[in-house]
Amino acid sequence: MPSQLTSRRASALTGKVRAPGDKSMSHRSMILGGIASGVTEVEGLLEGDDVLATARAVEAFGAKVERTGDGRWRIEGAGGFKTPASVIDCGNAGTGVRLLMGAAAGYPLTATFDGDGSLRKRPMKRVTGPLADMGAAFDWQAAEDRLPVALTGGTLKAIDYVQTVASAQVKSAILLAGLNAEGVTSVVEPEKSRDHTERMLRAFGAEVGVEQRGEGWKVTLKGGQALTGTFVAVPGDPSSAAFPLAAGLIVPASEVTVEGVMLNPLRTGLFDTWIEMGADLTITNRREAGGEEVGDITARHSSLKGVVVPEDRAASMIDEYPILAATAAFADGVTVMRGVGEMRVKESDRISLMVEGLRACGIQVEEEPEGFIVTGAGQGRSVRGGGLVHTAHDHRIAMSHLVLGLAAEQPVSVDEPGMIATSFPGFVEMMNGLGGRIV
Ligand SMILES: O=C(O)C1=C[C@@H](OP(=O)(O)O)[C@@H](O)[C@H](O)C1
Ligand SMILES: C=C(OP(=O)(O)O)C(=O)O
Repeated sequence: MPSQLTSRRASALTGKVRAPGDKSMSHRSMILGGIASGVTEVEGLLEGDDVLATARAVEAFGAKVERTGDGRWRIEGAGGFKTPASVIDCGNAGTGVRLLMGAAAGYPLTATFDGDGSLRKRPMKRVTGPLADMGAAFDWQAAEDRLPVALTGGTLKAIDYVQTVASAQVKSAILLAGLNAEGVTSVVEPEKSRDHTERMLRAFGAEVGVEQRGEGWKVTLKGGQALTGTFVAVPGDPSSAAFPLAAGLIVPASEVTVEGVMLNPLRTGLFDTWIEMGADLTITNRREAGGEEVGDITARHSSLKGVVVPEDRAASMIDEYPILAATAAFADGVTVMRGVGEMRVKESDRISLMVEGLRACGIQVEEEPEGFIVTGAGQGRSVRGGGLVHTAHDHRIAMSHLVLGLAAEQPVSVDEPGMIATSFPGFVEMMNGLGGRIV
């Protein structure tokens, strides 16, 4: 990968592509396969750097992990995790490290978790706090709340945990620890976050309860349940599909179809928002695959209008606000994105980097503590582009601006494009195969 990538105005993007495997489900298939007894076969695994780091971690914890074909992996679970021989390096992956800490906490082991420069800046107490309440011990190696951290796991007791912000990573870490805790573990969320852990735990033979609790939701899991290896078919990642679909919406005369996209309603907030903006987005061939609804999504060039995104939709599209903001730059009127303070603790401070990057491309953006507002250029008016965008090692900041550049007047460049491989290794080839101009 070169040290910069530049995208140039394209005439039209057309064609059919297949979304890469879902990142959330890929991490979970490795982790559950690793702690289960017996063999887990995975098909459609995302072979991105984040998931490969999780695969190496699961191996270090004692499972046998083998790549048997394109996206096909075989995991021979050890029926639990053992003390690894070296530091568990989770690379850039928040999902990887937080779920692995939860999974490891209930076994008698010690392990040190670390990650790259971006992951070392992200808060970990949101997970280590409840895990410590369950009985695990954490020793911060450099600074409190930050990696690297040493975990000592062992006998845990169940907790009832109430989240103030809906986070699937926190919920998942607590549930995975709850597998080896005495009693019934519960997690209450103010809004439902993605439920892949709950669904996959059931596929591995565990019982998980879900009930509405006032405004929110309560997930319960009884400790002492064993997992049995199974077959996991990973559907296409809606968060990745968003990029070619966005290009289809903003590049004149385009028609792009992404096949096999997971349509779990806890992941499709972006598509609902685009439809409210007037996007010509159609879903066909709805079917079931791997325990999830999937479909083929077609995006045609559209006249978009600005909208106010409902704040309670945030959990279902938290990783999609950067690409939503890029498409909002072409809409008529303002798009208001609020209640998204969590964006500031992802691979980068995504609010501040999107504001900086869009401004560098001539777009009017207002920053708020927990949100941002994009004023679109409007129909018949062009977006200038022309910026060199600083991505701070963030794949979604890079991809969002490269898509924007395909429809802007002047080329848009991004630094550190190598990070795109964390979630979407074939991004540049896919976009150029559709008619994009990214080099
Ligand atoms: O559980 C998961 O797979 C994920 C949950 C989300 O994070 P939070 O739980 O921190 O919201 C999301 O941003 C991340 O990309 C993947
Ligand atoms: C936030 C993301 O991932 P993670 O938290 O796993 O690093 C993402 O992929 O946008």
